[in-house]
Amino acid sequence: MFILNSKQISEADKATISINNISSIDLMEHAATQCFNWLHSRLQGQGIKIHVFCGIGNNGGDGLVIARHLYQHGYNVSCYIVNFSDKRTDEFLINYNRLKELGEWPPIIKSEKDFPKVAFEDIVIDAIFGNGLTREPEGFTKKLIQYINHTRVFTLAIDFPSGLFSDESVIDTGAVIKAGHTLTFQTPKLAFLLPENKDFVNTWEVIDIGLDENFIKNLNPKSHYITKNEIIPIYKSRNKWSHKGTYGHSLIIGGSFGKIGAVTLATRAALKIGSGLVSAYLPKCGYNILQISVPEAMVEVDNDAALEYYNFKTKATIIGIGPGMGTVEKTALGFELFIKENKLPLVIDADAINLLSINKSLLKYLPKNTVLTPHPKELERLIGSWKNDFEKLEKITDFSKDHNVIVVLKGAHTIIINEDNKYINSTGNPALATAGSGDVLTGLITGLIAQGYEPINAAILGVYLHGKTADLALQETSYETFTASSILDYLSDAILDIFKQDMDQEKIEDDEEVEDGN
Ligand SMILES: NC(=O)C1=CN([C@@H]2O[C@H](COP(=O)(O)OP(=O)(O)OC[C@H]3O[C@@H](n4cnc5c(N)ncnc54)[C@H](O)[C@@H]3O)[C@@H](O)[C@H]2O)[C@@H](O)CC1
Ligand SMILES: [K+]
Repeated sequence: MFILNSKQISEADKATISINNISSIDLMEHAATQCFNWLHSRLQGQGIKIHVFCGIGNNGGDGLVIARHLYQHGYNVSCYIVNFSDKRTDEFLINYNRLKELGEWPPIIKSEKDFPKVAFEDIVIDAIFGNGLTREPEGFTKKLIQYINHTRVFTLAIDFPSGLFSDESVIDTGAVIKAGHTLTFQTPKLAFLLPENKDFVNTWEVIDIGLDENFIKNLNPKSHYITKNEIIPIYKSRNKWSHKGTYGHSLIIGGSFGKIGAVTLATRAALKIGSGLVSAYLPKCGYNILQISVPEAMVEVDNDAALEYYNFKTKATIIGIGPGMGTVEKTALGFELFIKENKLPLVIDADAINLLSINKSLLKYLPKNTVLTPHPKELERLIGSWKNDFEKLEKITDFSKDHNVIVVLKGAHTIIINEDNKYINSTGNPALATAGSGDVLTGLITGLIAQGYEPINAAILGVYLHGKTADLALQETSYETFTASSILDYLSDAILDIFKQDMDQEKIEDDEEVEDGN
C-alpha cells in the first residue's frame, strides 16, 4: 500500500474529481459515510453521548456528514463548529446547510467559554483539522484540543488526529489530539508509523475512499506500507526440479564465549526459512553447542573464545555476520581485514554494525545492496543522533545513498530504507521485544538472499514474516512466553498465512452498510 504525503493526497483528491467525474461533495459524502458506518456497526444504536467537533474546512465537512447520519439514526449526538477562521469551504457550507435542514443547528465555538461539557464515558469525534493543517493549532483551538485530551474521553479522529502533520514533526506536543482510534482516508500517513507520535496515534485503519489508483501509481510514491498484498508478489514458490543447491548456501559468522546462542539462533533461522545449505563460522568454544543445537548445519571454527582470523573455507552464496560477535580488539582487527577482502553479499547485524561505527572507513568496502539491521542505538552509533523521527529517516536515506546499502531499522514498525524508497512493516507486536529476536531476523534475511531473493525483497519479506509469527502466536500464547525460538516455531504458519484470505476482509465484503446519503 502506498503512503502518500500531504501534497500527493491533495493532488489525488483533485485528480479523482476531474478524471472520474465525481464532485467533491460526493467524494466527501462517500468518505464520511464510511466513517459513520464504522461507528454504527460498533455502537448498534446505543444511547452513549457523541460529541462531533467540526472545523471549518473539509475535515469539518466530514464531521458534519457523520453528525447528520448519527442524528438520522437516532443517536444522542451534539455537533459543534470550531470556528478558528471564517474561510469556510464550499463542502463545509453545503453540509452545514444539510444539517440545518434537519432542524439541527450546531453551536459555534469561538472561545473557551463555549466549550461543551464532555464526560469520560462519552465519545468525541475529532473533525477539526485534517490534511489541510498548515501550522500548529493555537488560541482557543489549541485549548479545545487540550480540553478534549484532558477528559481522557475516547476520541475517534477523522483522517488525522487534529494537529498532526502527515510528513513533518509536531513541535508543540500540547496541540495535538490524542486519538483512541483514527479512520484515515485512502492511505496510511507516515506520521502514524513513527515512534515520536505514539501519544497521538493509537490504533488506526484506512478507509478506501476510491481515489484514482492509476493517478496515485503515476505519482510514483516512495513510501510503502507492507501488508500481505505487497508480500504475495515477492514470495517465490519452489520449482519441482529444484535441489538443495538451488536454494543457496548461507554462512552465519558470529558468536563469542557466552554468546554462542546468538549465532545458533541466526543459523537455525537461515535453515528454517529455506536456505539450501547453512554453515556457521564461530569461535572454537561454540563448536559442540552449535553442532548439537543445529544438526543440519555445518560448522567451521576460528580461535578459542572470540573471532580473530575469519579464515573459513565455506563457499557461501551470502554471509550474515554479527550476532554475538563482540567487539574485542582481535575480533575488530580480523573484521577489518575480512571486510576489505570480502566480495560476497552481506547482511550485517549487531556487533558487526558497531565495528563499522567504530571504523567508518570500512563502509566503502561493503558490496552494493549490503543489508544492515540496526536497532535505534546501533543506528545512532552509525549515523549520529537526530532531532526527530523525520530527520532520522532523512539521515538514513542519505546514508543508504552514500554507501549503496539497505538499512533495516528495527522498531515497532520496522522501516526498510533503500535510497529514496521506504518500506514500513505492518506486522509484529511487543512479544518480539525479547532476547535473540534480532539474531533470528538476521538469519531469516540471510537465508532468503541465499535462495535468490533480491536483498531488498529479502529484507521486506524477512521483516514481514518475523513480525507475523508474533501476531499469529498471540492468538494462542502470551506476550511474555514468546521467545526468539518461538519465532521459528511459528515461521511455517506465517508463510502459509501469506495465501490465506483475512477474516477482516471477508467480514467487510459480507457487511451490509448504509449507502451514501441515507
Ligand atoms: N474532496 C475532498 O477534498 C475530500 C476531502 N476530505 C477531507 O478534507 C480534509 C482536508 O480538508 P481541507 O483541505 O479543507 O483542510 P482541513 O479541514 O484539514 O483544514 C481546514 C483549513 O484550516 C486552515 N488551517 C490550517 N492549519 C490551521 C491552524 N493551525 N489554525 C487555523 N487554521 C488552520 C487551512 O487553511 C485549512 O484549509 C481531509 O483531511 C479530509 O478529512 C474528505 O472528505 C475526502 C474528500
Ligand atoms: K481530524
